[in-house]
Amino acid sequence: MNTGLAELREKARAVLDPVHYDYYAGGVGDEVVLGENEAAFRRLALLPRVLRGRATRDLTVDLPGGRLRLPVLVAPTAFHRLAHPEGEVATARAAAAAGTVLVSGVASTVAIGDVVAAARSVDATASVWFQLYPQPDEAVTACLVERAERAGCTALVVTVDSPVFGRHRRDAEHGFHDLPAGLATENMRDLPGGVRDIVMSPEVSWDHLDRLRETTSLPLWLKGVLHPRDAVLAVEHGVAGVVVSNHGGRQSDLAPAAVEALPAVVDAVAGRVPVVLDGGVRGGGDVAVALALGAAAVGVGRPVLWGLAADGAAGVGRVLDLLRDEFDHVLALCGGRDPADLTRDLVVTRGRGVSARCG
Ligand SMILES: Cc1cc2nc3c(=O)[nH]c(=O)nc-3n(C[C@H](O)[C@H](O)[C@H](O)COP(=O)(O)O)c2cc1C
Ligand SMILES: CC(C)CC(=O)C(=O)O
Repeated sequence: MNTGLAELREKARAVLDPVHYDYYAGGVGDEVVLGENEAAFRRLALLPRVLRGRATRDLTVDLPGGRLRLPVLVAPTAFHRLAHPEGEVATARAAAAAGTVLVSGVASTVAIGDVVAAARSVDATASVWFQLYPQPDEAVTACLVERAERAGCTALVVTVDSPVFGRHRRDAEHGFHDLPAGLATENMRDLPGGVRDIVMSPEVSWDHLDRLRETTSLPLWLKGVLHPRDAVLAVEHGVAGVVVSNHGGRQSDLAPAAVEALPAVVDAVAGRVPVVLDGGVRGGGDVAVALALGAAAVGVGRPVLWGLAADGAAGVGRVLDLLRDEFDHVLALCGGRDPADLTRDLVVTRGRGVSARCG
């Protein structure tokens, strides 16, 4: 892990209520996938290419829903006001200042309109995407989508890896089920039928996705895809992009590490839509490996929460700066001029030697 990120994590651990630290840090079950997401990156290496570099590198990536000045976006995570009193407002400001996208969660502790306003107060062109879980009551989903559109969000991220809630042992041990007094999921107010809670339903289907897509003209990303066949179905159902993710090891503890699932999804999608990866990205080298395996960008979840807890917007800014700086350095070391120079032939598995057929 990048040492700066490790320091921020330790600062976050020191300042956070241990119950809230464990909510952020923990995973499902025995936390096998949680560990594997990071470990899988350490099993991969990048072959440098020589004599083809450039003094300054262009890190820009264009995605449906916004331009990123670095190929790292802020993955949706719930309850930022547990980390810092400003919550998602601080995260939004930092992401906008860094020139990247905040994917703001439906389970945010600041209403989406205020999140977008915070981002735009820093950069009038900032892009904020809205993440939601498709609700079995489609009137609720439609209302959330409409709120996101009205707020000025430029894409929707539909999370589909949660047919049921993940069982987080640390939360169970602490008895952590509810937000403390004074905090609420602000997007979940005044919804049809008086609904107040996010519902996970195993009956949500591709039909729900099709109907959701009909309610909006925003680009729609599908988050939580691991099976290549689902990636193909996603493209057939008209998504603008796919996020390869195991929810940071918080849903199935039998899932593969996110980076291990990435190449097959990239191959299945075959360039028809961009693929973003999240899970276990802890340094610029991980960003480079993911891009070399075909991701257009990566998402970071927990490191942003550590930065937020440690130092509010400045801490989130530090996380994004560290990742940008380290990614740029690794790109230079690989003889890369821009992210497109990171290709799959550069990636080797440690301990297995290098194929003479590389490239
Ligand atoms: C505390 C926490 C809350 C999360 N909440 C959500 C959420 O509300 N919606 C969602 O789609 N993903 C959620 N995720 C998953 C992240 O979007 C992302 O997939 C994951 O954090 C990436 O792994 P990383 O933390 O190793 O970077 C959450 C993750 C964490 C750690
Ligand atoms: C269920 C949500 C409220 C948050 C979430 O996705 C998570 O904690 O992983």
